[in-house]
Parts: sequence; structure tokens; C-alpha cells
Amino acid sequence: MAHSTPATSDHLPLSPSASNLTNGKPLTNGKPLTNGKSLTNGNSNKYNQPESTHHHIWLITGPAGCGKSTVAQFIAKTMNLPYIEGDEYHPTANIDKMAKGIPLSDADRWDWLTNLREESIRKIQAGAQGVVLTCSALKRKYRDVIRVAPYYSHDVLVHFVYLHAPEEVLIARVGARKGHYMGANMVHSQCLILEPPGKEETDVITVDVSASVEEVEAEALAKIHEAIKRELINDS
Ligand SMILES: Nc1ncnc2c1ncn2[C@@H]1O[C@H](COP(=O)(O)OP(=O)(O)O)[C@@H](O)[C@H]1O
Ligand SMILES: O=C(O)[C@H](O)[C@@H](O)[C@H](O)[C@H](O)COP(=O)(O)O
Repeated sequence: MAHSTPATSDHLPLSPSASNLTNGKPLTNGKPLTNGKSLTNGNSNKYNQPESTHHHIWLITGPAGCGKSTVAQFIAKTMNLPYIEGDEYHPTANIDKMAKGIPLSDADRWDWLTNLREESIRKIQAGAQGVVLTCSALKRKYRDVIRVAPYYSHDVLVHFVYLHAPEEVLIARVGARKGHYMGANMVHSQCLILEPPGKEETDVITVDVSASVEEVEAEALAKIHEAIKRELINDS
């Protein structure tokens, strides 16, 4: 994937950079994608979710080993939505760095984050009802990069599903995972910079992932359904 010169670490990349998929143009002209029609039709619809008039970015977030990929694949499959694996969008330089145990800097992350936002919007514009995206999004300013998605595509709602567990649980899970560039030695650096979402971040659903995979998946799905129902109430 081609990447432009990274944005500097002291500003948020609110505008698309040269590498963005839209050539710097907003992805919509401010028109809702649905013309006000419902995107789904009750719980038995093909999306397996409550009726919604919005498109969604469901960002599954948290440090390495918290279960982002595991939970995201389940949610995407259950809700019949495309899955964007954030790890696949890192430039080689980032992967090489992480594989050597060197934490990424803010500057290393900006283009990655904007690309994830762009790819999410592109999939929605191509017809997806929503997307399920994995990204550690450890700091609030990283989450804010995704939060500006509605600026480019007005009816998109961004939700974060924040998976958390004690550091020792994360270290054990990353240590047991095979074939991933991220070593267990990286978990501590991630926990050091982690800014857990505060109460003011009202678009965040929090799930304790100390429980079994099945329990965590069920809780995340139930909380997503509740969030969609809350939207319906707010819209009415
Ligand atoms: N709730 C859970 N209980 C036990 N093991 C889990 C749980 N969730 C994920 N795992 C395992 O932990 C490891 C890390 O999960 P993964 O989904 O790759 O996390 P992330 O994408 O956040 O780094 C994987 O080997 C996965 O099978
Ligand atoms: O599965 C994992 O182990 C993580 O998702 C991991 O790959 C990593 O956290 C980011 O992709 C790197 O970015 P950050 O340093 O911003 O977390």
C-alpha cells in the first residue's frame, strides 16, 4: 500500500493526506447514504441487528492480546458486516519496528489511522451497512481520528468497543499466540501509553475480556444491539 509522508506527531490528520483513497475529496457531498430509509428490517434481517437508519463503524479497540481480532471476526460474521483487520494496514516499516520490539510513535500511526478511517468509509460507500474494524486506538487522539468519519460521510456513526483486561492477562494471551509480529514484550509499552476511554467518551462500549471467548463475544454483541436501540430512541 502506498503511503504519503506521515503527518507530524503534533497534529491530528483531520484532512485526508495525499495517500488517501479519495484524492483529498470528501467521500460524500454531505448526502445521507440511505435517503432516510431504514438499512435493516428488524432482528431477522440479513444484518442480524436491530433496525437502524445509520451506517456504523464498529471499532474494536484495546491493547495487544485483548481479543480485538477474535471479537471482531465474531461480530462481523454475526452481523454480516465486512471486517477490516487494522494490523493488515500497517506499512512494512511499522511492522518491522514492532517485530523488533520497538513501540510505534504518534507519527508512525497517523497515516495508518487515516487509512483505516478511509477504508471503512469506502466499504460503506460501496454498499456495506457498516464495518467492523480492529485498531488498538490506545490514545484518545487516535480515537478522534476515527471520530471524524461523519465529516466525510454524514450518516456514519462511530462506536468503539473497548476490550480491557489486566496487563498480566494480555501478556499471557499474546505470549500464547502464534505467528504474529507483536511479541508479549510490547504489551507493557502499550499499557503505559493507554488512555482508557473516560466517561465523556459516550460512544464507547466497554467489555471486560477476562471471561471466556464465548462470554466476551456474547457480551459485546448484546452491548452493540443495545447501542443501536439507543440510537433508535434518540432518532425518534
Ligand atoms: N476471552 C478470551 N479468553 C481466552 N483467550 C482469548 C480470549 N480472547 C482472545 N483470546 C486469545 O488471545 C490471543 C489474542 O487474541 P487476539 O484476538 O489476537 O487479540 P488482539 O487482536 O487484540 O491482539 C489469541 O490467541 C486468542 O485466541
Ligand atoms: O494484535 C495485536 O497484537 C495488536 O493489534 C497489534 O498488532 C498492535 O497493537 C497494533 O497494530 C500496533 O499499533 P499500536 O502500537 O498503535 O497498538
